[in-house]
Amino acid sequence: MGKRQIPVVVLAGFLGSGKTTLLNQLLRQSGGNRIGVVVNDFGAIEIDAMSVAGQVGSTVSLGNGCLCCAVDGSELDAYLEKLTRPSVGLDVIVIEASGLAEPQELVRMLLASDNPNIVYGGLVEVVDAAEFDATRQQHPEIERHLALADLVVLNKTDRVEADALRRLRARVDGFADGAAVVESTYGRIDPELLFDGKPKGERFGQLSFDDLPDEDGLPHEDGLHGEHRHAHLHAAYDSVSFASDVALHPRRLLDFLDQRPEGLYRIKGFVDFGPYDPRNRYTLHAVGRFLRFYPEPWPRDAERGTQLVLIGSGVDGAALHTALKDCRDAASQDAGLEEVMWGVLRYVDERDPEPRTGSPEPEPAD
Ligand SMILES: Nc1nc2c(ncn2[C@@H]2O[C@H](COP(=O)(O)OP(=O)(O)OP(=O)(O)O)[C@@H](O)[C@H]2O)c(=O)[nH]1
Repeated sequence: MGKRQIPVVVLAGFLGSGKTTLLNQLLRQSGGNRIGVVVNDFGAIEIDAMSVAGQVGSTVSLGNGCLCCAVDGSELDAYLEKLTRPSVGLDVIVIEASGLAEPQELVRMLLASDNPNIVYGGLVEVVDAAEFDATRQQHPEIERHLALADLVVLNKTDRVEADALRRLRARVDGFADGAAVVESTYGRIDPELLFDGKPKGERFGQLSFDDLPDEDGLPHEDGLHGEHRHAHLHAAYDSVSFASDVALHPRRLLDFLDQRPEGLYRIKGFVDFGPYDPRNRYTLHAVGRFLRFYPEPWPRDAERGTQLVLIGSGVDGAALHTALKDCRDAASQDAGLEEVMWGVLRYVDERDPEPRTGSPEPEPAD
């Protein structure tokens, strides 16, 4: 089996926007996910909620015995190294970026990190809806932060009248430049926006095309942890599951990804490119505008196939599903053409040590 990479999410937002509230909310709603949290000021984080959510306090000791520790950039790699040890078993790591000059510095450090166990999980910017104009006056850089964000949480919507909220939302959408925007009160967003959830096998079962609805039918929505969801979260986003036993054509998939709609915040899963690279499966992580493929040799007993989950707000699930179906390539007319994979390989991390197309077969293991 290849290694499992843990998404590292950067949580940013100006003073008092609701970052701590959101973190506490996530910890309470973790649904069995083990969350590592790195914050600057741990006084406000509910340690009880954290140990219930992750039970990590006893597993890794960082100075004060829990995961919330002050960090600066130079400490980050050391913390990540400890947090990503397999024995800790985290599903996601959230780093609160306040106190650091600019969230993009942290994002850059994460993207540059040579820790093979992490994958950048996106920049989440929390915005205080009631204070937006005041914040903008004091901190014009909020516009830049919004433009960089992969997910914007427009928080404290309870403090703004409906009409004003609509207008504000339109402006924030504009600044966010295509990133998904979700509205919240007290940081209540769906944890699924940040977490990868259960191991893939458990989540998907053995879905095949036969299990999926017809062209005209509705896609599977909310199929992952439906019972755990709260009614108020449903409106905020849609999720679409896609599975195929037929390999996908690399170029068609790339075209689909290049044109993915605004608001499609997250894509995760793995892709079978069939004859274009029979050895490897390609784990796919898209967060906002961030996109990476991580090739790894197919596990020996794994069934070949593609399994993807797409999450977004205000997206047309049925259209996405149809577009993915159109990426299937039963005839494989371009099979053997090496350049067909080039587009995909542009999104493979150079530091990734795993074998790719053309690399030698991994040693057979007994
Ligand atoms: N009315 C209202 N208050 C909220 C909401 N979310 C958070 N708050 C309150 O806003 C205050 C600030 O929230 P925090 O979560 O501490 O904000 P923060 O971004 O962590 O703040 P700093 O750590 O100071 O940057 C707290 O009193 C929260 O209870 C909301 O949706 N509505």
